[in-house]
Amino acid sequence: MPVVVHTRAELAGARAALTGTVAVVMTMGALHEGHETLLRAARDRADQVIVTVFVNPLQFGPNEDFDRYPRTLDVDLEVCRRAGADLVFAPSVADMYPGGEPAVRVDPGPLGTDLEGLSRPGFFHGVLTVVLKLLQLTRPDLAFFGEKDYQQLTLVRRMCRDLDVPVEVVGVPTVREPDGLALSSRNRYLSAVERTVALGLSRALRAGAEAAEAGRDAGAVLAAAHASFGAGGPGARLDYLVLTDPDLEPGPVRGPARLLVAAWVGDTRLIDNAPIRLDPAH
Ligand SMILES: Nc1ncnc2c1ncn2[C@@H]1O[C@H](COP(=O)(O)OP(=O)(O)OP(=O)(O)O)[C@@H](O)[C@H]1O
Ligand SMILES: CC(C)(CO)[C@@H](O)C(=O)[O-]
Ligand code: BAL
Repeated sequence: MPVVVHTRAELAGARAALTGTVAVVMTMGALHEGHETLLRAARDRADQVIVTVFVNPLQFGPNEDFDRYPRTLDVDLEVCRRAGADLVFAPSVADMYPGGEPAVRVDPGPLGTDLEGLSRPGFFHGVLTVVLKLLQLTRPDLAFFGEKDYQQLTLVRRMCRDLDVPVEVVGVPTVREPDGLALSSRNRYLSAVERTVALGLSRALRAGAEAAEAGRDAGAVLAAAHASFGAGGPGARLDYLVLTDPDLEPGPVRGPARLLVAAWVGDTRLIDNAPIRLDPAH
């Protein structure tokens, strides 16, 4: 079993006892195979693996699901044990924010108010603030993040580069159900009917990728993705479906690109994305 600590004082003691290279995998708990894949990737690269389990209130809007977010620490610890984690840090809100809500937060820059940031104001200020705090507390050599949350991964990389945080950020490809649905803790909110409707996201990405492989231009790729998203009938409300530069930089897209989608399925907001290779001739 990994060592489990709940306070920053306990963490400091347990961290000091770790030797060799250290990796961190940050999570909000409710662990699934996507998280487990991150843990195994970390296990492969580092001598010691720290997992953090913290539902961060700072990144939830007032009408979001902070209260109902699943909290399953006992099951999570079993997943951590199975995947070979060495240390689990599962702090309380009071321990992470002893002075209450922090007045000083990381500014994610212009990308922080686009896409996810447009629908979830303040989201990336909250994410980057807690990620930076957890990096300071765990002092890892490597930090693993899933490509499922592609904008988050991009912004964490950018924060570490722009603020000289001495850590290697490693992205891990999205783990999916056999039918294509990206694993996500929020999938457990879906009813059986909604679970089928949710396939519209990955179907759209697949259609876009196929159109790109067939040599279609960006407009046709997006049109194919839109048509496929809508083909599942009513039940999902599209938030955005965009084709962008792989670093999420503004401007024209050519060659390697990223297709990103977000949609509401009933009361549940889901996101997904996939790499796309456009014919550079377009
Ligand atoms: N399907 C997945 N494949 C790869 N990585 C994933 C997957 N799902 C989550 N992760 C990664 O696990 C880390 C912790 O994510 P988190 O605990 O928020 O899980 P989640 O499933 O994304 O939850 P939510 O449904 O709340 O968005 C993040 O780096 C996230 O990108
Ligand atoms: C990175 C993170 C753990 C910060 O709370 C969260 O946004 C997540 O689980 O992706
Ligand atoms: N999985 C990213 C964190 C969030 O959606 O709140």
